Amino acid sequence: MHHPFKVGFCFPKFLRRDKGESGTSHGVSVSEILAVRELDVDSGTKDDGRWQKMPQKSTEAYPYAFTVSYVERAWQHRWRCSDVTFHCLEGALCQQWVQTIREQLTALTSRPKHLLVYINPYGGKQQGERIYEQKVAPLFTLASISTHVIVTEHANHARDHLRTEAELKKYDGVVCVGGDGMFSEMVHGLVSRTQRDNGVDQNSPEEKLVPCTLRIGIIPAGSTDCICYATVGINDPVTSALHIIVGDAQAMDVCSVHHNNTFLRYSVSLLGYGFYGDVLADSERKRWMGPARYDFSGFKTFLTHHYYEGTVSFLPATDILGTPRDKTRCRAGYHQPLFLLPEYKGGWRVIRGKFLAINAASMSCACPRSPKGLSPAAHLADGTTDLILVRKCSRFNFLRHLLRHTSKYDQFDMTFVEVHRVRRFRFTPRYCQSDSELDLRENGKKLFSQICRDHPACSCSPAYSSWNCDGEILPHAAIEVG
Ligand SMILES: CCCCCCCCCCCCC/C=C/[C@@H](O)[C@H](COP(=O)(O)O)NC(=O)CCCCC
Ligand SMILES: Nc1ncnc2c1ncn2[C@@H]1O[C@H](COP(=O)(O)OP(=O)(O)O)[C@@H](O)[C@H]1O
Ligand SMILES: [Ca+2]
Repeated sequence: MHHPFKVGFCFPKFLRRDKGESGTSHGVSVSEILAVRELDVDSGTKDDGRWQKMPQKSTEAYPYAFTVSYVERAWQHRWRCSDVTFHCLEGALCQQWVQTIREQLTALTSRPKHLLVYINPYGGKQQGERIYEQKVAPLFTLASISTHVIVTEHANHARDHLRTEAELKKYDGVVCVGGDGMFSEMVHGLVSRTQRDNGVDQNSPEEKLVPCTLRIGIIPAGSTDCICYATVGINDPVTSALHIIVGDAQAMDVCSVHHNNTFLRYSVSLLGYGFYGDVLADSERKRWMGPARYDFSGFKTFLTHHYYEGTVSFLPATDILGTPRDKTRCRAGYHQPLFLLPEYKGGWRVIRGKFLAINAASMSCACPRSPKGLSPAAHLADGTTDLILVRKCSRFNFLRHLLRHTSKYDQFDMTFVEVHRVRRFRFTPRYCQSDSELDLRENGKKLFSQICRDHPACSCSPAYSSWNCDGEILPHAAIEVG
């Protein structure tokens, strides 16, 4: 009894036996094979030492076998590792198949062979090390990927190591085990090093960044994991590990944030002032709560209902097709191509007002709390960011707006919300922030400005919020982003 099994090509002389089934046909492309190993049928062991139970009849009739591990697409963007074992009569044929598959795998040049892994043991539910050891490391071993693992000892350990010490030539990629803050650390390390090596002055807002050549893989082990969710479609460590093994890659936009011609930070997902800045600032003081801190601080910030006055100036992205109101979604493997229009036209636009939130989403910012994200149609690598302005409105209306992030209804279709796809933007708070005020805020003190003391009717809205920059606090209110 022979059963065909396609692995980009066919296995004509083999009996397939996985989970006791036989007689089904199955197709797997070579690009989704993780590993192949020969089985020692007589001794009942595989070459990796694991036991395999085979029906007596099959082992007698088909004494040679090998196992192929491959990516199985499960539900909701989830990937799993599956095994299928083939038996045949001739040892030479069996070996030929194993060798051919190995050769095909070696020819896949986009796959990493050596990885540098950083684990944040402090993020999320503090499970980074366990997640890596139990769910990710065995898959890397299976795929013959060698790793150098560093468990970080303090904040910015990974950033500084990547920027100055790491011997990057030895690796095909770096892996981040943590949340958005950890990913941001690694982006800072790699992007800064690349700019330094290429003589780019980070302090100049006009300078174009030189792209990094090394890829960063994300194993989600944080609190929101929005960068992972928005690129992969799910925050699942096994799925992420499998994407890394098969060499998937997705470019993403990196914005630089400046204040008075001084570089502050890079951002790849959310820059949020007002609501998301305040949620983050409050939640950092409640880290002991774990990821639930965001629910607590989100509710508290919603009740405080602070608005902030200022001016937003932006350069609309008029030279692309597509708008933030499109119905398309953009993730790895689902990238809507954008076409540059021949002519660039349009100048800076200026909007003044009182805002509950100013959000700039360089990707959808989808996460388990909001599977469609802050800006569902934002593209991952088109050089633009979606600027969402939520003007002062009633608590009830703001709640309606927030809740729409969790349903099929359009969160932008509200009179107090506007959204623009932009290339650059600036925010200037109405009241200037002095250096001493900035120092105070950097030390974590909440500042109620002069204006509140002078105008009791303002219900003591503080004059400044802070920016939430990929989950890290930026105390400067006035920023320039490009
Ligand atoms: C009252 C109903 C509220 C429903 C709100 C739903 C809106 C949720 C949109 C969430 C957007 C999240 C954007 C992601 C930001 C992350 O970068 C950041 C840090 O992530 P991590 O380092 O993994 O912790 N997370 C946040 O800023 C948390 C925002 C939570 C807001 C409730
Ligand atoms: N070993 C460490 N000890 C303390 N903080 C760390 C360590 N490693 C990284 N960090 C910092 O932890 C913060 C939170 O990390 P992150 O991975 O974003 O988790 P979370 O999603 O829970 O916020 C980041 O600011 C990062 O710089
Ligand atoms: Ca974080």
